[in-house]
Amino acid sequence: TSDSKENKPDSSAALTETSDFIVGSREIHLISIVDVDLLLKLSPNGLNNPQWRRLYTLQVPGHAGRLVFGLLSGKEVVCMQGRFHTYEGYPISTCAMPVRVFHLMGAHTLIVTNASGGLNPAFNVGDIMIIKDQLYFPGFAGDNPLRGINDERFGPRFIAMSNAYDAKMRKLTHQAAKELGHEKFMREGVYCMLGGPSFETIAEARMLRLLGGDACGMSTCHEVIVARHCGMRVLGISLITNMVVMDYDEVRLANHEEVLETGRKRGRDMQSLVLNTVQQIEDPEDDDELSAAV
Ligand SMILES: O=P(O)(O)O[C@H]1O[C@H](CO)[C@@H](O)[C@H]1O
Ligand code: HPA
Repeated sequence: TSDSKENKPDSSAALTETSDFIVGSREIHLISIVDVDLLLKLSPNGLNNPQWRRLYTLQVPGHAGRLVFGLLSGKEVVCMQGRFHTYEGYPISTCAMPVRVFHLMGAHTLIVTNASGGLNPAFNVGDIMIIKDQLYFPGFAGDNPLRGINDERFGPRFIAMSNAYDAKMRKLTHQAAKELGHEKFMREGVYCMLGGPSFETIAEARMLRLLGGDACGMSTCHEVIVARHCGMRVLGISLITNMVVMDYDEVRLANHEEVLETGRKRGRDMQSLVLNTVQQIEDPEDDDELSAAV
């Protein structure tokens, strides 16, 4: 990114964006800032070839493209600021690849955040939705990050997804929100992932709502599938950055600027929610219930 303020090297800056994902790790003792090139070098897919590396750069405005190591509420974390999307042209398994890298680094918990459009009419712009479940539309067409030969070192061929979003982590997040006085804009619901980059038509949006979706976006679900495959515990938090247009009389149009603007306005609240939640997380080994869920 060209914005020098965005490049400010502290771990809290890593949390002010809406499109980060944050992974708790036990084994990283390093507090430093590196760029996304390190991630690519660590990739098992050989993305460290300089020619490939040029192709694999984050291309979404507002996504900083940084990998940040540090301590969050006293816990060792690695934060990825910005992510790969399929609409940038990458295979879905490549988009989810950083999750496997974090797993190899020793991370046991994935906290994934995103920006989404609200489908549930009870929601408002600026609400924060704890993700309870997902509708992974690329998966219906066979585009699953686990497609292909299964590498048993990461996990089994077939995995359950009925417990994808950890119930205890969701409860912790609600508690953290309550402590912060965030209840009035906290929600829980089902996140739908579409391929993008075009936003939904009105007919598509209505279908998503009919199918039980509360919010929709163009990311996250494939990352969660890969995290569950390798036994990571998952918490998903979605910021409702805009309300999806559901009516033919509506003149308002979906746009990325509104998404970024709401992200800026609610950035601090998202940050404090994640910080408070991380503070309360226990290592899975210390907690029978959590270990069982992994
Ligand atoms: O899901 P994240 O990466 O937060 O970004 C969301 O915002 C962008 C659209 O404005 C899309 O990339 C959508 O998925
Ligand atoms: N639709 C799809 N993706 C999104 C939206 C939306 O309305 N808002 C943020 N990401």
